[in-house]
Amino acid sequence: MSTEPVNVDEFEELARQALPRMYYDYIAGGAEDQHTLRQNIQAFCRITIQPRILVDVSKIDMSTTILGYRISAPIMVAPTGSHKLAYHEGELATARAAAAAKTIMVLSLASSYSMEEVASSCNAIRFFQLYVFKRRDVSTLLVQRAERFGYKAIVLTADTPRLGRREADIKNKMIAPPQKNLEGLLSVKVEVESDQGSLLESFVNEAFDPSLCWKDVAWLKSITSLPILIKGILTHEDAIKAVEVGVDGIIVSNHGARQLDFSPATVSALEEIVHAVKGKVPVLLDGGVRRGTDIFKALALGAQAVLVGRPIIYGLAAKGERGVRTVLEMLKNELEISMTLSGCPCIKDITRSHVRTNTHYDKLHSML
Ligand SMILES: Cc1cc2nc3c(=O)[nH]c(=O)nc-3n(C[C@H](O)[C@H](O)[C@H](O)COP(=O)(O)O)c2cc1C
Ligand SMILES: CCCCCCC(=O)C(=O)O
Repeated sequence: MSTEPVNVDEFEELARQALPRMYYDYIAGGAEDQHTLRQNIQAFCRITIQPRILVDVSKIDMSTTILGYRISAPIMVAPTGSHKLAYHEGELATARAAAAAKTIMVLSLASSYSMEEVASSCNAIRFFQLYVFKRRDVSTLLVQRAERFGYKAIVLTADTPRLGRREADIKNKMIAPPQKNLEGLLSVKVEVESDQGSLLESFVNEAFDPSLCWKDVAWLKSITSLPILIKGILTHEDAIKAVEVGVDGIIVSNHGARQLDFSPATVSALEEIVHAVKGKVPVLLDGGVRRGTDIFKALALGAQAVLVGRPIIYGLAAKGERGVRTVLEMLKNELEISMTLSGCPCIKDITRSHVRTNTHYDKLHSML
């Protein structure tokens, strides 16, 4: 019998076995009771797919375009920090795997390798994810470096005025990993009592700017000519504001359920946001995507693409660059089979009528 993993969950198990407990807990964990963490997955399960038959599906085209960049499938790499915790080649390996999969990698500001090292390691299309520090000059420098080194968009993460309460990290006294992009700019060494919990949390709470607000998008636009996507939108109210302030794209995200517990599962929030945005800017989604069918469902509800976070790190921890390649290939293959069996040869063929959401599902249950 083959021991090769056949799905993302099996990669998670391999990663759990491979990683020190503190790192696995940091990567896999969510905030507080981890209600939203479970819901990110379960909300996908409440959606059914309504297949069409007798459609010519002899050729399936999964390719799509995001901000003008052609990618092989609507599956992007979400920004996640500190890939060296999972594998010594860290983001260099991840970026090569993203390039091989012909997709976009969003590099986290908190990457283990610097944005310059990642840029020179491969020709993947790269976006740069930004946190805004109290030291605005530091954030400005980072944006300028990203622009100079060929990053094609800035992803402003807007859901982290402070770090969510991740109880495993508090218990494990999670370290604050070295921040290559901040070398010579900001120190991650924090002054803490010896019995203090998560050191990462202490650093973030000391350095990030909790006064960041909507008017600051104008500031960001004034320091870069790159398109700006805003990450962390969960309501139609904020989606409308994002369009009003002139962002170029929205990422529906609850930060992998690591920030506010009991915030909505992302796929449950998606449709109201898509309606509010009225096609003015692309809407992407991350959170809980583990199967090709999840991707199909998100696209049917109006997302242009999804991003995957933990599955990439699980691939990296289990099998390095090859693991990330395999995870991306698996998700692409699963999406391909979902499209084939649903009668959707191209991405544009996936429509709202190809899914039913929990309303119908709950009605059915009440009849049983
Ligand atoms: C270990 C880890 C580190 C993360 N680091 C960042 C980060 O540096 N910046 C950011 O915007 N989001 C970060 N995220 C959130 C991801 O971008 C993404 O929203 C989330 O992982 C999606 O959910 P998924 O893991 O279920 O795919 C991180 C998530 C994880 C699991
Ligand atoms: C500059 C250090 C920030 C680390 C935060 C990483 C993150 O977003 C996470 O969810 O963990």
